[in-house]
Amino acid sequence: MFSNDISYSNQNIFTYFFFKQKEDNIRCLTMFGHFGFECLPHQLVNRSIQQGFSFNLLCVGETGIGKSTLINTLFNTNLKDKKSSHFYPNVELKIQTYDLQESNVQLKLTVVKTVGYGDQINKEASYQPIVDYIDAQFEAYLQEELKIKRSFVDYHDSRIHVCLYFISPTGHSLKSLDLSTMKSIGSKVNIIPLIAKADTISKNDLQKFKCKIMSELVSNDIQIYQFPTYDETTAQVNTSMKGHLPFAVAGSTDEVKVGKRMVRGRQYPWGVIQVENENHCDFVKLRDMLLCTNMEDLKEQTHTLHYERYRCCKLQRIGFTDVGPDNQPVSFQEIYEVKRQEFYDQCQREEEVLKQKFMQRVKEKEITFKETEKELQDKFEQLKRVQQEETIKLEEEKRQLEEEIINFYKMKSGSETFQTQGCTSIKKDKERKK
Ligand SMILES: Nc1nc2c(ncn2[C@@H]2O[C@H](COP(=O)(O)OP(=O)(O)OP(=O)(O)O)[C@@H](O)[C@H]2O)c(=O)[nH]1
Repeated sequence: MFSNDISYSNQNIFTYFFFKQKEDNIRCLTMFGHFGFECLPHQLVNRSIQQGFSFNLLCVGETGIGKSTLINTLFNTNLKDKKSSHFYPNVELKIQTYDLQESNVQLKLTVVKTVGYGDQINKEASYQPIVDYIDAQFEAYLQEELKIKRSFVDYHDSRIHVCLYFISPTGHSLKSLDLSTMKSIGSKVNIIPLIAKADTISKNDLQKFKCKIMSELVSNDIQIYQFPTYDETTAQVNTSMKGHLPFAVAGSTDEVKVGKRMVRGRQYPWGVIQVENENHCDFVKLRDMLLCTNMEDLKEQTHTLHYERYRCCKLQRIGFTDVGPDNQPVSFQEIYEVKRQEFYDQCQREEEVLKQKFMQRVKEKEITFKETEKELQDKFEQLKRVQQEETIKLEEEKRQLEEEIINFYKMKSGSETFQTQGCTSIKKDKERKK
């Protein structure tokens, strides 16, 4: 194996072989750079730069609290975004993905922002859309993992790597909405709490407010992101940063003149708040922690801690387990067979229940039909009786009418005979008188 510490005389020998190999058209090693497996980190760096990076950021905070301004300040850009209204009936999420580039590093940044957060009268379920969104991204990743043909190369992993939680600079305490939301999402995402618009609160009040927030987080058992201390290169800075939480940030993309320099800041009648001045706010601390020091850890924690928890719960809920009741390992095949049998049994049971229900309904219908049939039959019989009675009555009336007609004709012929006899006698009387 070659070493980089090569003495000058050795170098001459190598230079000779270098030109000799070139003459013989043999591939030759250069004297500069690295040899052997010490090159591994460079391979990783090169590959990462080629592939680019992705980072998914969730901003939770009230409308107009400064979410977009802070993101623009963090990434030194102007991500176009419309202002939200205060009249949304429910909390919603706005998702936007941007392709950013800094020197030769490409970053696919996804920003998920709450819309209408804190604007409703009833804020009880305000956290639910946020929880649902985080879970949906875990579920999408799990589904991709469970596929037979997985394509993680072009899969856009949308799991949230960090949640910047914007606390209103009230100087008082956390609101119940802050507590309920952070409690619900603390076990699903890396939360970094921020005091927004920190330029609107005095230095003394800010310090007291920070202490109050931290004690409230602890007493309410709320998990926030712990800066890692296992890596000795970052342990010291991460440990010292813990003491500054929650970061009090101010955002601005405006350039303001301070002395002879142009700085990013907010101009007030009494002076300038310099966003990147550590004496003015914690913006630089946040940027260092988020982008320079812990971005990879945030992604790792998302995968190994939060996603793993989701995956574990989900698979257990479906019925998968690593060990059986006897504490012996169970194979995937066994679980599958058991589940298949359970499913088959359940189908049989449900089929049986359905059959019973069907039979019951058929019986009920039969009874109803029979009852209806009997009712119809009775009705028919009754109508038949009525009709017979009517017929008899009509027959009787007909008979009576015929009798009356006969009598009438009899009477008519009698009266005609009488009339003829009367006329004859009158004629005879007249003739006799003559
Ligand atoms: N004083 C002060 N004002 C700020 C700060 N950051 C943003 N603002 C102002 O607050 C207003 C709202 O800022 P945005 O960044 O649009 O807030 P947002 O939370 O993204 O707003 P929506 O997306 O509409 O919910 C703007 O007028 C900003 O100039 C800050 O750090 N300090």
